[in-house]
Amino acid sequence: MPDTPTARYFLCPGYHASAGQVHDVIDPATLETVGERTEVTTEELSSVLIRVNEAQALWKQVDAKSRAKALHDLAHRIETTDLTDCAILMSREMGKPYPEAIGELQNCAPIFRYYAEMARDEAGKIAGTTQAGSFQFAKYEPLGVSAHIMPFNFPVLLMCWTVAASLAAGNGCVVKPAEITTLSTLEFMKVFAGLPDNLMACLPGGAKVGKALVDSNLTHAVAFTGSVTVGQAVAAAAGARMKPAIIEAGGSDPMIISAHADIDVASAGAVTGAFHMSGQVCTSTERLYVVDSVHDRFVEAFAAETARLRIGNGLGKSEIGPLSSKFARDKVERLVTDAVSKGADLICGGRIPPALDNGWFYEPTILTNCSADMDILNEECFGPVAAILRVPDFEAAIDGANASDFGLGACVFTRSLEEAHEAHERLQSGMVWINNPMIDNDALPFGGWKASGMGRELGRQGLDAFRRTKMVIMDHKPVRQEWWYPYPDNWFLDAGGRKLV
Ligand SMILES: NC(=O)c1ccc[n+]([C@@H]2O[C@H](COP(=O)([O-])OP(=O)(O)OC[C@H]3O[C@@H](n4cnc5c(N)ncnc54)[C@H](O)[C@@H]3O)[C@@H](O)[C@H]2O)c1
Ligand SMILES: C[N+](C)(C)CC=O
Repeated sequence: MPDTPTARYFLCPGYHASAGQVHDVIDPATLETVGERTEVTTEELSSVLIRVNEAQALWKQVDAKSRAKALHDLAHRIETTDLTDCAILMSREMGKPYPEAIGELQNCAPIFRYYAEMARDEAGKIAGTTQAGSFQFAKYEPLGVSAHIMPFNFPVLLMCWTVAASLAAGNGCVVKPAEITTLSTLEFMKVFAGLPDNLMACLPGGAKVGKALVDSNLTHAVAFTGSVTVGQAVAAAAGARMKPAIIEAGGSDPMIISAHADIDVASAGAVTGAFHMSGQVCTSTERLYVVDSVHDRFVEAFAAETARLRIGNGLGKSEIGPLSSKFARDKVERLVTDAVSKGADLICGGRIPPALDNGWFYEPTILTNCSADMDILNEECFGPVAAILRVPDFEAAIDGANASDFGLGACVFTRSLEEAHEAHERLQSGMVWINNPMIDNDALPFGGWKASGMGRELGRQGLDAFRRTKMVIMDHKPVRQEWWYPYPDNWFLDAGGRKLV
């Protein structure tokens, strides 16, 4: 068990907060105090941003090969540092089962290696054309300092996704963790200690600090991940300053179970989709459209798979930890109550587990007979609830899946090639999974349509988000420019529109 963490914030190579509001961090499984977190003051925030800008001015001049080496070294530090304390803190702060916290940390190093190589490869490339006597090209330049405003659910991995790309592009980075996961983020920060001094900072705080980072003239790009409402506010504030912003917002992902699905595979996939991390994954399955002919068979298999899940403290033997806060659990309870009051049938769950009423737990819940008028079909639930709708056929399932303001991911279970292609052509979402939900790939763009966000993380687009292009036209020899003036006389008209000559 890590020492009880104390209030501090981190600026490479090690800089601790002198002042600021202090808050208790509460374990959602036990309601015990895990430690304290400090909010940076406005003065500290400005002073840190000045330092990161100064460090970035040097970093952007580092050649691509050396920059790539620094990122590979960082990946090596992640691979060889004992991050057990970080995983334990993550589990205690937000309830994530410990094995999943370890899994999250293990996925961080590869992203630094991926962007180290991509940025190095691109350094030798020129976009554009060359013409005789004139060298015409576009080049990439870093943006400056990027602000990374993070959610609680994958506090370290999602930070690495955008920090790796931003550092590779030549920027400095300032991370603002979610309030709930401040301590695990700070614990992870030690892996950045090998980077140039002050290039990377972590500034804990809440909405006030996040807003200050977006508004500051000392930040030049924003990577936000979080809810739709906050994402809209961040996008508006960044837009008002013409500051590039990636917005990765919430979702309400649909899953379609076709008449051609392998029901055994689909039921296991639905358990992962709906209940992994207690339904607190951005791409959690929330709405299931099940074709009539397989509906009852699927519901039975899905309920049987769900019964295997163990609920409890993330540091014990459990697959289902608590929700992150009372606020989150209250929302889940409200959505389930609303659905049942409008005619949904409770197949399992739908309550606080009686033996675990001293934390923010909620049982994995399956609802059938759901309909579009229920709040759970129209809001992000972000809890362990699967809302099932019976549909006559595959077409109706796609229509239902698309009838949402959200468009993050969508999953389809089918063994029909025709249906698989129809699904990826028609589904209105940034990601489509066929027979395998919630998979991501460092090399492929991640992000949502509609209210679920704008911009992309990962892949080449994830790097482009942190750099700007500059067109350069460079003639070999100085040439006096006379191709347009003075105009020839026969180009002029009189006031009546007649040729003068
Ligand atoms: N699309 C994705 O890739 C993705 C990934 C993970 C989580 N999410 C979404 O994140 C949400 C859960 O995370 P959360 O509860 O931490 O989200 P949240 O929106 O409550 O908070 C996200 C971050 O924004 C900060 N913040 C709050 N108000 C702000 C303001 N006015 N200006 C700037 N920053 C502000 C918070 O302090 C926090 O760091 C869910 O909706 C989930 O779907 C999306
Ligand atoms: C994409 N993923 C699963 C890592 C994080 C979404 O919340």
